[in-house]
Amino acid sequence: MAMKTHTGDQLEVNHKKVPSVQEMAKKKLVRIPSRYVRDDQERSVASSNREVPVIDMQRLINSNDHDDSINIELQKLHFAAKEWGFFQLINHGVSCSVVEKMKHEIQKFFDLPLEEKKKFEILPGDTDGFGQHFVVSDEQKLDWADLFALKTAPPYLRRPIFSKLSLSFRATIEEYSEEVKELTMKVLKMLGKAVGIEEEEVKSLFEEGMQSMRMNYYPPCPQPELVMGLSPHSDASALTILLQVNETEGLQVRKDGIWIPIIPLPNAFIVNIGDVFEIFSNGRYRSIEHRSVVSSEKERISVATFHGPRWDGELGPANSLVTANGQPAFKKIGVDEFYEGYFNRELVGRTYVDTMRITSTEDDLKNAS
Ligand SMILES: O=C(O)CCC(=O)C(=O)O
Ligand SMILES: [Fe+2]
Repeated sequence: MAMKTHTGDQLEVNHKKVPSVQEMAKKKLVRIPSRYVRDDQERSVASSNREVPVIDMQRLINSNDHDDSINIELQKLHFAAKEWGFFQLINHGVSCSVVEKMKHEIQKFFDLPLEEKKKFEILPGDTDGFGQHFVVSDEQKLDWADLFALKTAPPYLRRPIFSKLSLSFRATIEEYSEEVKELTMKVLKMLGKAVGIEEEEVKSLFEEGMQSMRMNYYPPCPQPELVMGLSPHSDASALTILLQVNETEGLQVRKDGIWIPIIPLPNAFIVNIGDVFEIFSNGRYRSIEHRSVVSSEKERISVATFHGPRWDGELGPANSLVTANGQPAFKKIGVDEFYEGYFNRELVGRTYVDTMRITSTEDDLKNAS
């Protein structure tokens, strides 16, 4: 069945017209348009109660202060990063009031009429703004979601869209951005410590690192079992801090080939290792595939805060690891080049990080020279 959409409901992404899914969902369709039907997706999920590890930030910091030789929480973090690439972080120290304000402002933004949100539409060649990402052809399947993406730090990376936001939204994003950045740096240093990377090296690549946010809005869908809220992917960040904005669940991570739903703990963040940290850790820590599914009744909202390396940096396995462990498993690449490659493709699992891998043939050539 061909979908008839009023052109006013269309968003422009990379010179292509795509509908606002939120507006489409309001039309109470009986059958969803074929561009959203994902018969390529494995639907079964783990029935056992396997759960991602839970890390207590307070314990991690306290035991670090005492410099315990057997730091239990650090060992838990190492296990989580190596085996899962995902964990829930409790006692994270980001103030409750900022988190609540952020939730409120995001909900308010998506509740705006479409004409208002269109003022923030993503411009061609950009990734900041309201719309969708990773649309590269008129034929590809689309996700059942709209998003609002912003580069938040360092401030020179902010796009003009940022200053068009309401004062209260801007102030809240700034507060949240700062607190989350502080937390992210603490976690990155701990991960470095757990895997054997010197703190100075972590600081020099990430202290001035890029932070961006992706607010995801997944409307209810009359046929949720046919669509994907967000296609399976790994994040291009070093570390992602995900906040579940409302009650509806939907995040799943792929562990040993099986999709496992994540049930967010109250007042926790869901944290994951991204491609950049997989490369930086020389493959010791893994950036794991995840996706989100949608509900038939309720909307779902989340916000992912991505922390990456500095824009003018060079990305590759940490020197402290390569000198201690031998061969680098990934190439070195300019950070700008790495991100340009990421956004100019369809979102398909972990394939991007694998293009950075040094293959055995390249290895042989290097050894021979
Ligand atoms: O909505 C979610 O739970 C996942 C979001 C996500 O993976 C992302 O924005 O990269
Ligand atoms: Fe993600």
